[in-house]
Amino acid sequence: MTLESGRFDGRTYIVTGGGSGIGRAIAQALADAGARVAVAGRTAERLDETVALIEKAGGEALAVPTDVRDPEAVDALVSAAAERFGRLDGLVNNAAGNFVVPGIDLSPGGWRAVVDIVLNGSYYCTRAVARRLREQGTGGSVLSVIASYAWHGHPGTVHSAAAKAGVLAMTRTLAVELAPLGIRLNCIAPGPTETAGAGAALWATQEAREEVLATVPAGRFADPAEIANASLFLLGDGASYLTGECLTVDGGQWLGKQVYGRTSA
Ligand SMILES: CCCCCCCCC/C=C/C(=O)SCCNC(=O)CCNC(=O)[C@H](O)C(C)(C)COP(=O)(O)OP(=O)(O)OC[C@H]1O[C@@H](n2cnc3c(N)ncnc32)[C@H](O)[C@@H]1OP(=O)(O)O
Ligand SMILES: NC(=O)C1=CN([C@@H]2O[C@H](COP(=O)(O)OP(=O)(O)OC[C@H]3O[C@@H](n4cnc5c(N)ncnc54)[C@H](OP(=O)(O)O)[C@@H]3O)[C@@H](O)[C@H]2O)C=CC1
Repeated sequence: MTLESGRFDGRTYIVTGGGSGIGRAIAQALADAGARVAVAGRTAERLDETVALIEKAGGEALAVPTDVRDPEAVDALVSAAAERFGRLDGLVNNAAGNFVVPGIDLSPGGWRAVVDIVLNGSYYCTRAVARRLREQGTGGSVLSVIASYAWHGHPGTVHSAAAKAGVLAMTRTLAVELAPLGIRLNCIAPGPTETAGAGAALWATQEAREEVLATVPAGRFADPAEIANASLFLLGDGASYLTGECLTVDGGQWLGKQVYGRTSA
């Protein structure tokens, strides 16, 4: 699949959760397209691995260990990226936490952990980057990684579904507020994607994996590179008039959920 995303030469992006899975794939794709990338997450070693992969491929990257639940740490992340690379052009809100639990049994601490990472973290990062872009007077773009259960819900993931729905509402609200500054905000909703993090959190057994797979009309999990490719389209100049939207990249998963769970005729 190739979408028109343009080059990103000389631009700088922050990718949260850039030390693994989809975030790493987006960071690598941005760097391959010429961008400088600051990757943020809690685990320094994973971020360092992403930086090493990017540098090995001839790109430029910076690891900034950050917990997105801490607004001061987020402000420091934005300053560190802008200081190292001279400017900022955008953000990918990709950091997340998830686990499957019946909503009725979820503890307040479990609810808070996921909502703090996904919704509050995305807000802190978006606010800090938008302020920097306003200061620069340059415009830019923000992409948030959500999931289709933001609008259809999903048993076992009330914390994540509610938080992702919040991120979608935040995106639509700020897309209008920030359009006059030339700042675009969009979401991407990947379907089941082959990553170690999601595998451990959501389909840890072969049985659970097969159950998920049976819901995907395309008959396979996504490769993180497929999500990264579509992400670059949304971040780049090919999407210059596109804001407040969500692009679903899920092999037909959410449309295909019909009576009897059939995914084919
Ligand atoms: C099916 C869909 C297909 C659908 C498939 C398609 C759609 C998929 C969409 C989305 C996919 C993803 O997001 S995949 C992303 C997956 N990646 C990750 O989850 C990586 C990061 N995860 C984490 O860091 C952790 O899992 C997480 C718990 C969220 C945060 O870690 P912390 O160290 O901050 O938190 P902890 O101190 O361990 O725990 C905080 C509280 O959460 C509770 N808690 C922790 N794990 C728990 C668990 N398994 N069950 C109950 N409760 C739990 C603890 O008891 C604490 O509550 P108290 O005891 O009350 O204090
Ligand atoms: N894989 C899938 O099937 C799907 C994934 N998604 C979304 O895609 C995104 C990436 O998920 P995926 O790559 O699969 O999973 P990963 O577990 O690999 O990615 C989650 C990342 O978030 C980071 N993170 C977690 N908590 C924090 C925190 N408090 N502060 C900073 N970083 C944090 C983790 O790093 P660390 O632990 O080191 O902090 C990790 O790098 C998420 O938003 C997820 O909800 C959406 C739909 C489907």
